Amino acid sequence: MSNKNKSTLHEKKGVSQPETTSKLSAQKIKLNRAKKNSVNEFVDKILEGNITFLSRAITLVESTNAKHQQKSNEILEQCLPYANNSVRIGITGVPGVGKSTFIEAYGRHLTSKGKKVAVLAVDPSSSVNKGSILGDKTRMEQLVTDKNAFIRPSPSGTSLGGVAQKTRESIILCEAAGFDTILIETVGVGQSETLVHSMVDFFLLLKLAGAGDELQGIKRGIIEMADAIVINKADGDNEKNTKIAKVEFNRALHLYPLKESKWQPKVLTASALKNIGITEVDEMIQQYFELTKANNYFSQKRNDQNKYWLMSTIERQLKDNFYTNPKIKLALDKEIKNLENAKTTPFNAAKRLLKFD
Ligand SMILES: Nc1nc2c(ncn2[C@@H]2O[C@H](COP(=O)(O)OP(=O)(O)OP(=O)(O)O)[C@@H](O)[C@H]2O)c(=O)[nH]1
Repeated sequence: MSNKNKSTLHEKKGVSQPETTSKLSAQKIKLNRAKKNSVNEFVDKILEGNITFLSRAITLVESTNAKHQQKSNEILEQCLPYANNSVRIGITGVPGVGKSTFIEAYGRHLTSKGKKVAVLAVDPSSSVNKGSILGDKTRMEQLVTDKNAFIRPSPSGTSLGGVAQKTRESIILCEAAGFDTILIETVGVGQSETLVHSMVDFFLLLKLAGAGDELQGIKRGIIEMADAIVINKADGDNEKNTKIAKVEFNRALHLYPLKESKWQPKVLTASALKNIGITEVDEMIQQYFELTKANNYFSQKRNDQNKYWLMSTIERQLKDNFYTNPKIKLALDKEIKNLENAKTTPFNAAKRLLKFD
């Protein structure tokens, strides 16, 4: 924590000569700017739970500017010791399943219990269209005005891996700012679920009841990752179908061996729109945390996730460095020509390129 160096300029306010005054105000502006920009100031404010500074720090995290990245790295390192006191919940499901409506209902349930909830997103399309999920915050009308909630749309990035890294770093900042429950929304349409799964403690899959075809089109991988399936829109005419779907999903989940967490994934039904079943979902999630904290799986999983992110960041960085090196680009073009002319094998070409400096 920084020692806030309160300016003594106020004490000198009585100075009357214009030259000295302008010198002083220039000094004051400089001092203010330095203060505004200082890493310690950021850290102090974040730890106080100041949302403006939290948002600004996340903006630094998301920036591609090298100076901003340097600063955000320093802020992150200082915030890290204060950042482990939360639960991280991933929420996925196909577009239209009701993720935003569910997060609004669940988030409000949590804040009514005195929790502080941060909502982040990982959106595979955000590198293309600057973020869509959570982009429109008005979809969470009530949560967005809740003083115990913080909603941040998906960062945009050059790759999904980059977006995921930024989200992971934002989680740390939110936790340091006192948010004890982090909800991470992602669209259930591709690799993003795997990435979100590797940054959360609990992974929730939202589903809709279909007409007898519950298990069709469901990716085996997602079912395997899910700690719970919540069948949403269990209201009105849909209620009967929901009951059938629940039996089907339960059967499907029981086909998998018991997870390392020793948690048997559950199937619940809810209506996010009508606020039905949300308490039950919360109770189930709390049971999961009780179990996995007692059997140490919770901390073991976080350690494993850290290792995974270390390795995947190294891989990504090595790859980026390699392919953006202009000398390597030239050598690569040459080797491709050699391949086309049958002058070398892919393996020998790769060996030469990897030794290239
Ligand atoms: N009947 C009913 N409708 C719901 C329920 N939950 C959400 N909806 C409606 O379903 C539509 C989609 O809801 P969203 O919350 O925007 O769904 P989403 O999964 O966030 O959608 P994307 O942002 O496109 O991924 C909206 O019209 C909601 O009002 C529910 O429990 N019951």
